[in-house]
Amino acid sequence: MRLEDVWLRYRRGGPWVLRSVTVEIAPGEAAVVLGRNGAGKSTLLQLAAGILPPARGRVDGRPAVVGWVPERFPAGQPFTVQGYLTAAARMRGLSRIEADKAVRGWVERLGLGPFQCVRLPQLSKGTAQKIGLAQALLRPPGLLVLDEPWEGLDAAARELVPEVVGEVLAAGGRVLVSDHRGETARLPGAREWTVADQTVTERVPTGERAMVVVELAIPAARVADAVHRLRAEGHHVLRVRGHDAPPPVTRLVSGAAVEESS
Ligand SMILES: Nc1ncnc2c1ncn2[C@@H]1O[C@H](COP(=O)(O)OP(=O)(O)OP(=O)(O)O)[C@@H](O)[C@H]1O
Repeated sequence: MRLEDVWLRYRRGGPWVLRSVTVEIAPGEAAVVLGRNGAGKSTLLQLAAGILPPARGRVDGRPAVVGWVPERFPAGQPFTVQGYLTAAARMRGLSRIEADKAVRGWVERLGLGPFQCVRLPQLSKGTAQKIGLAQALLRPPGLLVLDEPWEGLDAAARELVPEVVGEVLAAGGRVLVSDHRGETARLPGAREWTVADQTVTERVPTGERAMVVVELAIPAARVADAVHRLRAEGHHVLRVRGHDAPPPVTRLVSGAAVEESS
């Protein structure tokens, strides 16, 4: 996917927020968008996600399924958690059965079970943020765009963000994530785009930052501890599978081995 000489301003005759931005992201790649407050990170993400159209330039190769996680989930809607997520899944083209399955899966994974019948305006900020994350993942996205996803999430849910990003990448998706709190260590191997002076510059990854996948066999009883320690050291645990599961397909993306879900 490529943003080609993209310009954006919020009103005709107003100041340019982004000028002549050209960036590209390939399947299986993540980019962290850095920059000071007000630099234009959210604007860039919304352009990439297709929420804002460019005033000039174009966006090529945007995947059909885009998951957009806004900085603040708009919780002022009169639906229950279950009703909202099911409607969101149906709007994304899932059948009734697929929608129920996807909603059940994300409700369970994000610990939203107790809130299924609660209406969105009654949710705490952190729980509302989880709904924002869940709705973006109901259909596996070819592009997942997360605007400051760590804001407002509790510790357990914050752990989930890099896990989910790893899964989207392993399935060949692209991920863009903005960050002004220095959480980038949680996404090793991600490209770095810095927004400043109305444009975007990329720090080219060095060989040291290139990613490889290492397969480990760990006694089942010690898996939770090992995963916890690996994550604490900044490693990216893509997934855990049982010894009788078929081995994953591995392919090369930009020189790094990436597992594909079979
Ligand atoms: N809807 C809007 N209408 C007019 N101006 C806007 C709008 N949204 C953002 N801006 C302006 O565009 C510029 C970039 O804003 P943006 O939200 O993209 O920055 P950001 O880097 O994401 O900031 P933050 O880290 O505070 O979220 C700012 O000057 C902001 O005031």
